[in-house]
Amino acid sequence: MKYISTRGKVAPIGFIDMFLMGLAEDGGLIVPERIPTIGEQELRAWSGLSFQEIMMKVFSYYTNDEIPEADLRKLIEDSYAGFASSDVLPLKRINGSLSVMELFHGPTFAFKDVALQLMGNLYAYVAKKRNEVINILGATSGDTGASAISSVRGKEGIQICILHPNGKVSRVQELQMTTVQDDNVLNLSVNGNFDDCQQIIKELFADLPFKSKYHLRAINSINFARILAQSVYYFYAYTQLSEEERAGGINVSVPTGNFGNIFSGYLAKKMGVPIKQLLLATNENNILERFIREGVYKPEGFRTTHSPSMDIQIASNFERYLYYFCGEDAAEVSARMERFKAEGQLTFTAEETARIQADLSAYSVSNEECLETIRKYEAEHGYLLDPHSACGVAAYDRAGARDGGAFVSLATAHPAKFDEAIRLIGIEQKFPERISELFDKPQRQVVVDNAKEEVAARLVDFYNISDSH
Ligand SMILES: Cc1ncc(COP(=O)(O)O)c(C=O)c1O
Ligand SMILES: N[C@@H](CCOP(=O)(O)O)C(=O)O
Repeated sequence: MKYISTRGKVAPIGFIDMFLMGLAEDGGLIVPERIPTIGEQELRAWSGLSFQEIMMKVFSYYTNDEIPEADLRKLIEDSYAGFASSDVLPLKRINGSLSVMELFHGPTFAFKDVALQLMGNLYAYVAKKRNEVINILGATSGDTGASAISSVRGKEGIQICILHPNGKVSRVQELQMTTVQDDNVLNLSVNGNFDDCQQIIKELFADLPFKSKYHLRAINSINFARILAQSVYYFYAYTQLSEEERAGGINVSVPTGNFGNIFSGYLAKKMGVPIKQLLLATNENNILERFIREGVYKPEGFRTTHSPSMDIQIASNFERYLYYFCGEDAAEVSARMERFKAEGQLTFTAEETARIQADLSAYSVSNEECLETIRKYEAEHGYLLDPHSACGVAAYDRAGARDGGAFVSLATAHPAKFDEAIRLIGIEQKFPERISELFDKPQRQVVVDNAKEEVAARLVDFYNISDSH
């Protein structure tokens, strides 16, 4: 398997080079040269396998034996050994048609741990095997940062710098990132929003001499390895359902912001998971919903919501979807992305919009509906949703297909991470100990302006100081 760019100007590369490149060097996103398909019979045989075994199988289609089987197995086993649930991602039955797949039993209580625990271990592996310098640079609206830091803190040969929007992440998210005292971690708190943070890191990755000099590596979903690891929970969800429930295909509701969570599902479907409805759930930052419903991709005013991790306007993985939508025509993708840059929006014809709607459906959840959904599911089912997972369940309630087949809604975070919202409906929750203990710890972070130059200067200091250790 080789990897190429959605813009067509990166010579095909192997798995580890793809992992290290992160953002494609021509400004596009990396995709596999062809998506392998897994036949129905093989998929059926995966029923009853553990999440780790399914991950092993999916990855074997992509790694080209660049990682020997025994090493890959150990990386995967180590990555999920610390998850609080023995089945890693438990599936909870809520009612006759709805199940919730809990993706938040990793060390930082968010679904990001599913991919990032593995990526942290993979970076440590590559650092050692290939003697590569690993300087991770990432942007977060709260969860990716905490998860990525947790996956590499204190690891030899790796340094990590995370940009988060100052004052726009939850208290627990901020503490998870900034109470880490390891010297290989730098938290920059940017006076701006998540889109600003993401824009800065993308510009730094696009500065190829800077990227190469400082060995910048990506952990965000711009890195195809993230997407691939996330695709595995769609396979797992399918195998966890009974024959009867999954007959004719399953439906999945996916809280998404950067289009990473749902694009992973789109990839899983292309690989062969029988998914009928892939339902995209957003909050009031509803650019993706407008894209699917109206055929207009246009960022509008940024809004602060109860699900701050999805307060995103410019969705990274939109370009990966566009690539497949355009029949893998890199020239067409480049032209459309250039148009987007120049005009600040992309419009699709009615015929194109119908094609988009055949792939994805969408629902955007207002702040009020989000809280109401949390209240309702707690009262009626004794199940406490976090505000992001509540967007997924609200979308199922309002726009989920009811034509048979099981519905799985992805629960992407533990409610304790977003107590600000939970308190608004008068629910007092008990925090897991690993969260309560954060409140007594000292914090370390540097507040910076929303300026690429200032971030670059901080990075140079950080990487140089740590180099001399
Ligand atoms: C808790 C939570 N749910 C859902 C999402 C959406 O994921 P993505 O942006 O990768 O699609 C995020 C991050 O954006 C998140 O942190
Ligand atoms: N919600 C994310 C935003 C970044 O998305 P990513 O999937 O590209 O890492 C976060 O919590 O940081």
